[in-house]
Amino acid sequence: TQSTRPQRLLGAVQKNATRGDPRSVVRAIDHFCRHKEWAMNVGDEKGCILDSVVSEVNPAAVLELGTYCGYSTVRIASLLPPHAKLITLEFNPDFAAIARQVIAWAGLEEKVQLVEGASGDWIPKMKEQFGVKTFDLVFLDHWKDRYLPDTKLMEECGLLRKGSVLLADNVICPGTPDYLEYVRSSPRYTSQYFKSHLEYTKVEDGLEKSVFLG
Ligand SMILES: Cn1cnc(CNC(=O)c2cc(-c3ccc(F)cc3)cc(O)c2O)c1
Ligand SMILES: [Mg+2]
Repeated sequence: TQSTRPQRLLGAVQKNATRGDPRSVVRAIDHFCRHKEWAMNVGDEKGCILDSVVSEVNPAAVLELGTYCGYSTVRIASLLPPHAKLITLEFNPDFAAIARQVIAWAGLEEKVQLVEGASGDWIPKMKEQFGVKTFDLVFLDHWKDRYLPDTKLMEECGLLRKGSVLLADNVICPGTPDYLEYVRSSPRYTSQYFKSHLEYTKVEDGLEKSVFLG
């Protein structure tokens, strides 16, 4: 039977990356997506911006919305201080199954909790289920029409504190116009746009970094 793109991406990791070496996993995925098959990972160009924001925030608690194959999960988790935790939500069980294996290949299982299901269902349960107080960093990379409702939900559930950083992928392509309008016009956020390109292409895209002001 035919393999799926995520399965072929995992195969490229297992063939070309070194177990326990997150940077070699990132490199293997980027090579596969640039030279074999495009896939919707944040990619190497926007990934460097992601890395710099993670390093600057030095978060103890991270939430990622949209795991896909675990590329950004591995990028973020490889930069976390000891005892820091990353919770990543993925709706699609097939993507989640691949992501678990990519995260394991990188040797980052201890730092990552992958949760399968809808963000709208899980966000209200974060505190009771995972003992989370607030998130220091949230990486939004799931369905683009969920960025705004899920941000409002995180506010309502008290998951953001003064200084929490939201970093959103794809604010230009595919685009998240309602989310951008909200974080750029709301007095409760200070927002900054990092111009870049859609992963592995010359098409414009970018990341929006928004600091919650409480
Ligand atoms: C099915 N599904 C499960 N998770 C998701 C959420 N992610 C996206 O939709 C997504 C899409 C694109 C993209 C796709 C086609 C195109 F022509 C241009 C851009 C890029 C990204 O970086 C993304 O994160 C979708
Ligand atoms: Mg994306």
